[in-house]
Amino acid sequence: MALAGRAALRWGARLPSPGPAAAPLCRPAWLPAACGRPYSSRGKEEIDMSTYPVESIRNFSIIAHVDHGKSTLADRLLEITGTISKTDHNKQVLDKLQVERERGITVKAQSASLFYNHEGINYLLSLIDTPGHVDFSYEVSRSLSACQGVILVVDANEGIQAQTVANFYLAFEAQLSIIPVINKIDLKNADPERVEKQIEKLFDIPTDECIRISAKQGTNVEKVLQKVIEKIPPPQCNTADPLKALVFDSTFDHYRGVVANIALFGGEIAKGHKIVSAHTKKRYEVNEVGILTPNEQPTHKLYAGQVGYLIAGMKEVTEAQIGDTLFLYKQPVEPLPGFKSVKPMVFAGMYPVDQTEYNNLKSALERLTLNDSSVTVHRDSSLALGAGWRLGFLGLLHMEVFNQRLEQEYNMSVILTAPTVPYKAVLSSAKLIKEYGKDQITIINPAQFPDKLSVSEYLEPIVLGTIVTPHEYIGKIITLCQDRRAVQKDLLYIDENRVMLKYLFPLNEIVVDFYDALKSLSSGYARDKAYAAGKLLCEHLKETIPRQLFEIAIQAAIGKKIIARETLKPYRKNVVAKCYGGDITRRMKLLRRQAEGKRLMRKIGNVEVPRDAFIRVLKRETDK
Ligand SMILES: Nc1nc2c(ncn2[C@@H]2O[C@H](COP(=O)(O)OP(=O)(O)OP(=O)(O)O)[C@@H](O)[C@H]2O)c(=O)[nH]1
Repeated sequence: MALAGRAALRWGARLPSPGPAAAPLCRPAWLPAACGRPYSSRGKEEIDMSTYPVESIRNFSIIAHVDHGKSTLADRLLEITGTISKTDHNKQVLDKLQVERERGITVKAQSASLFYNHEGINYLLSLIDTPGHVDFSYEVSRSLSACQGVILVVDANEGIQAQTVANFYLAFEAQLSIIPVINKIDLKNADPERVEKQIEKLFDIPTDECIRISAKQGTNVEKVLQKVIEKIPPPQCNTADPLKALVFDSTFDHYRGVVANIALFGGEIAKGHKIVSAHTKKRYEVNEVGILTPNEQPTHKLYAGQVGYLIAGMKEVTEAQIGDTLFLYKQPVEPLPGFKSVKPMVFAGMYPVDQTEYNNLKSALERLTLNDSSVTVHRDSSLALGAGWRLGFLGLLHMEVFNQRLEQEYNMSVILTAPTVPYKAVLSSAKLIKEYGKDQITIINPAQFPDKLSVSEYLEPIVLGTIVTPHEYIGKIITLCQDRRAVQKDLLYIDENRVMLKYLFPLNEIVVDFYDALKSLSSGYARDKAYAAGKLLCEHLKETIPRQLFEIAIQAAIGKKIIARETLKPYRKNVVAKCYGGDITRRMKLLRRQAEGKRLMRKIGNVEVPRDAFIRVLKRETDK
């Protein structure tokens, strides 16, 4: 069973018709093909990229639901093409980040150039392995802008899942060629026939177009490569045109600055070229260009239709906008449409554990947000936690992964506050309307909620979610969705025992723990739940916050009204342990002094809240 949320946020009360998931604004227009460089095989030292004309180029992404085997298929493709040597240790080679290896998921799209000889012709294949989890679907849509086709992988046992549908539509709307591949046919419970029928029913792709493979064992993987060459068209562009390069991704290297992943929609680029960013109008000199095999391999030049990387001395995070167009100095071109900016769905406060680390954390945040530009950052401060930021993420997993990367890649220790969703308030107070200069404001910080009396209406974000489930669970799932105030939009049998449900969900109802609840099919909880939820939160925080030397009051409040309270008892040092028998006044004095000490400590004491306590608390683990 799986859930996928549409990335497009909508606001309660007024619901426009469903829009596409976070997709590029539109496909960059390709220029007419005209290239005639001769073919040649791959050189041993430096690869001469001029020997790969557009006709010999295929740019494609691998897309799928979580865990259906994208990265494993990428491993086999890298091996077959000799990009990496064949060993038993090649496991998700393109998942390079520590967080990806530890969690076994792809977080960041990764590209690699493969060289493949088919029927005597040398082809240059640019492959992009994409993440499967819905929180990272903006990575998929960006990757697709550099491609003309996709391999859509579906697990032969699980069949079509929610993210299969979402990713299919991303590729379909971008008018890309789609090669359906049914993976894991080696599994005992594999039923490729059933999955082929699902693909035909939902995507209108004839069953005989599906390729049955085992990425793990390598079965039929070569057929996939042949299909890529036959079915995916080469890019349509021209090296004789002026340079037009799309920055579709970028990473930050501590030593060399920004490394931008680029797709050339025209012209050529080489070391020493003077280039201009269409976004910032700043000028740079190119230090290095190259391809990823899958590590950076410098080349003399890159040509129209090719996908590679570029280093040009960009040092500031703001200089390498994803979606930017680069052109040659004094040869301006019409910029490519770029990408729709992604809207964060979940907000949380982030503070350094130690305020003296503020500047270090600031610079770590700047660098990490360059690698992950979907995170929004606003300065914020809290009485209890000091100066910090309010960060916007695309989902809870995204938030956890970002936090883990800060820790692992930048050695930062942070406090993350409870995740919340944005709200809008339609103001009724003339004074506030004047103050804000508008009658509707977006609130990303619960502490900034305007007074109820100054607001005529609150709007909450609504998302369109897709659930794919075996039919025996439908009843329970419908109950769960209703309990979360969801409105059913569609119910479709994708085969005799699998159902696809579509619901409009208030984001707040699903953002933290819906997926867990869906998996365990617990029936949720009552409607008016503020008091119960407040009590539960306090109880849970009491369990997660370590006891201190002084008493701590844990309170849940709505505005100024306290609705629940728990007391965390202090550790008590036995100050009278050394008074053997005797003098009562001496004992009383020691106890009085201890009480006074604790009173003072309560005033100045810092409570260390474990970083993940909020998330654990909000997952409402106790109500299962
Ligand atoms: N039996 C079997 N297992 C496979 C096959 N392909 C992949 N797997 C396993 O499925 C799991 C997920 O594979 P990945 O390649 O990481 O899947 P993914 O789609 O890249 O995952 P995300 O990037 O997190 O969405 C791993 O444990 C693989 O070993 C296959 O053909 N047969």
